[in-house]
Amino acid sequence: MSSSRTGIGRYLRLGVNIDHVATIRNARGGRHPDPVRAAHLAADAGADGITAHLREDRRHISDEDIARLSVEIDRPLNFEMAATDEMRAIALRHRPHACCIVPERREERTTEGGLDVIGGRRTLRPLVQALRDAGIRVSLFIEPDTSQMRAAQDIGADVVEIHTGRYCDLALAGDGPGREAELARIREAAAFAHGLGLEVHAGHGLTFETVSGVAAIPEIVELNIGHFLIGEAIFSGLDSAVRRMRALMDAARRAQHAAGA
Ligand SMILES: CC(=O)[C@@H](O)[C@H](O)COP(=O)(O)O
Ligand SMILES: NCC(=O)COP(=O)(O)O
Repeated sequence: MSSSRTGIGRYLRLGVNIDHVATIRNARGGRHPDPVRAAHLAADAGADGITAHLREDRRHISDEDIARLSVEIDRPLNFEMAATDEMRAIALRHRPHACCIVPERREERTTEGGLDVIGGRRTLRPLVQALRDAGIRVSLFIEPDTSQMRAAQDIGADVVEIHTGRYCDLALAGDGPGREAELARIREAAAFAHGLGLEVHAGHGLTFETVSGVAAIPEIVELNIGHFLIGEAIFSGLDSAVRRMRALMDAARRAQHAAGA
């Protein structure tokens, strides 16, 4: 990924998370639909990167998926993982472009909150260092919380990915004031993280309806979006869903740039 795409500016990268292609595949235990084929389609439709979350319980993405994605796609792979020795070994074996460290609870349906960097500092610091020493960019998936941002910088992370789940849930619930308050929190956290020298990403739960508010935040340089896109793909195809999301992101960024000009 060129460095010109890491600073504040017009371009906002789209990482497509293909976890839930594997969810459908695993429903029958076969090899169709193939997440790697989805990654190629997403890249052809405008995805700048591919995100895949190898969960400890392997409920969707498998070890074989990660191995294939590591060699078969021509886009940066963002490997989402829990902070465990097993995942550290897998990351060091495949050396993806980036690792995004996310919290995991076996019984959760999806990621429920951000990583507690402050509480997990002792475990996270050596993991971050080991991944960075292997040439892997390290991202921490955290709430829009300035104290967590500061802790992320302190332990040497390159990137923070702001959890947009609460914002999306509030939007889904029709809580306009709550949604706007959370978006303001995300906006402030992004500016704060950028001020610390961290690269700022965002993701979780984003849809066609909620993406523009986050895409308009100039300090955010990458959005990771998956579940909604795979759902939309059932109705309109993955190519169309990715192209529409890309267009909404670009329109929001153009409007923000024009307003800030
Ligand atoms: C960290 C995050 O928000 C997602 O990328 C994560 O992959 C969600 O977990 P599932 O994909 O299992 O829903
Ligand atoms: N880190 C967020 C991600 O990769 C995709 O999250 P979602 O769009 O599947 O909720």
